[in-house]
Amino acid sequence: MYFYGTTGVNKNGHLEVGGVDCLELAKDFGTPLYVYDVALIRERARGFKHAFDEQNVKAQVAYASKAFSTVAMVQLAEEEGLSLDVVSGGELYTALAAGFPAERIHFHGNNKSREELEMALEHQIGCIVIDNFYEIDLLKSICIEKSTKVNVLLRVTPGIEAHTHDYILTGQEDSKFGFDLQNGQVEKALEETLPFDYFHVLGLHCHIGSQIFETMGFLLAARKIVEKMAEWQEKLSFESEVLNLGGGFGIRYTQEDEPLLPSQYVSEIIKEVKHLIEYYSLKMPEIWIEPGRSLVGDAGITLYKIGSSKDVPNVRKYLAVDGGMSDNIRPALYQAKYEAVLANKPLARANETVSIAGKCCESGDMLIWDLPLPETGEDDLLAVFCTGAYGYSMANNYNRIPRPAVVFVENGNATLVVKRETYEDLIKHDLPLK
Ligand SMILES: Cc1ncc(COP(=O)(O)O)c(C=O)c1O
Ligand SMILES: N[C@@H](CCCC[NH3+])C(=O)O
Repeated sequence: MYFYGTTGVNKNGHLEVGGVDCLELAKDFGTPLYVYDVALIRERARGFKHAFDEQNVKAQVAYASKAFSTVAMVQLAEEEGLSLDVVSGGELYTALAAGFPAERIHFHGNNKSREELEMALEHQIGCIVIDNFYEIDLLKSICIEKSTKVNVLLRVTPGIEAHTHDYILTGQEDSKFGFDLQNGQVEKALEETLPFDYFHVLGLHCHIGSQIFETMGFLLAARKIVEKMAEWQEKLSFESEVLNLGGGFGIRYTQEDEPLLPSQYVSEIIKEVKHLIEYYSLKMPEIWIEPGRSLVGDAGITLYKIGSSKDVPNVRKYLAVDGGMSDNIRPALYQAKYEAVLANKPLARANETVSIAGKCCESGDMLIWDLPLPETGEDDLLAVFCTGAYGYSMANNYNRIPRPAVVFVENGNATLVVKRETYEDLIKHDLPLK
């Protein structure tokens, strides 16, 4: 079994993380429970930042908060000197409520509303990543109305297909995101934004997909964009101060996954950009990246209590846990794979392969199809690894199941950072018929 960060087995033979026994966590905070290894998040953040510092490149590492957005997480990102990518009024609100410096917030999204854009302008956030022509017009009208200047990036769709799951491809031509590079949309967008007095066009952005294990996609995207930057410098006198290459750096969910280290992704990207910039005799732009999953994914563990079981003779044995697609929709949505152990006996030898089912009223509510486990009983505690990204953030109340609590662990201390939802919470916005 591969243990991440501070996760290991303590003297009681139990799984521990951040110096805290997982059985204690389950006892104190209940299950299902999202547990985050804070030291590992810090290590990942520093890994990305140091990689830029080492190469003496001006950079911003913006945490893509969609992966896991809560007040405490945003504060941790701030402590680590990250910038922040938000993609909705709700994520922006969370960031501001957490006291995150507005000038380091970047606002994404393919359909930002007038209210969301006004909110961003009112708080003078760092920049808005304009996604489409509709948004150019909308943002112009707001800037005029409020006589406010704003920094913008243009989101470019470079036509790169990263090797990843089909559902999460975003850099290919047929995408709902961004201005297409091939068919002249980016140039048209530059022509519409550069002369507008209230816009400061900082540069260009692209994001080619998620859970990517190779650097080739990033390098190709950089090549395509820098080549155009040279053309636009000549033609439009546009000098891109920022080149944002997005997020998407892969992590290790199972033994089959072989991600690179943050420093490896970053150093290859920098090498390529430096080479291209030199080749086209351009000024080196700041390089921005937006890791989400790779900052928080493997730092998260979900603890579940095992309940019912069902044998389908000669087919499989189902073991059901007290959560499921309501707290982790990724297996149902992307056939995502996870590994898990029994937190109360992580080193016990597996003697059967079981299928971990959730408790939602949906046949597809499965967390792990084939998991080798030792003999299990009712009081066993299942720890599913690598649930830190897009678990809590995509959690839902299907079947009116309350969302789990979230706990941060570090140096032997556990801190509750999101309370468990209650049944009262579930109906708090419901209004009676009369
Ligand atoms: C624009 C943008 N930036 C950053 C991210 C973060 O991606 P990941 O969590 O894979 O690093 C995403 C999500 O895929 C995104 O759409
Ligand atoms: N939510 C997805 C990835 C999409 C990232 C946002 N563009 C996941 O769980 O893998």
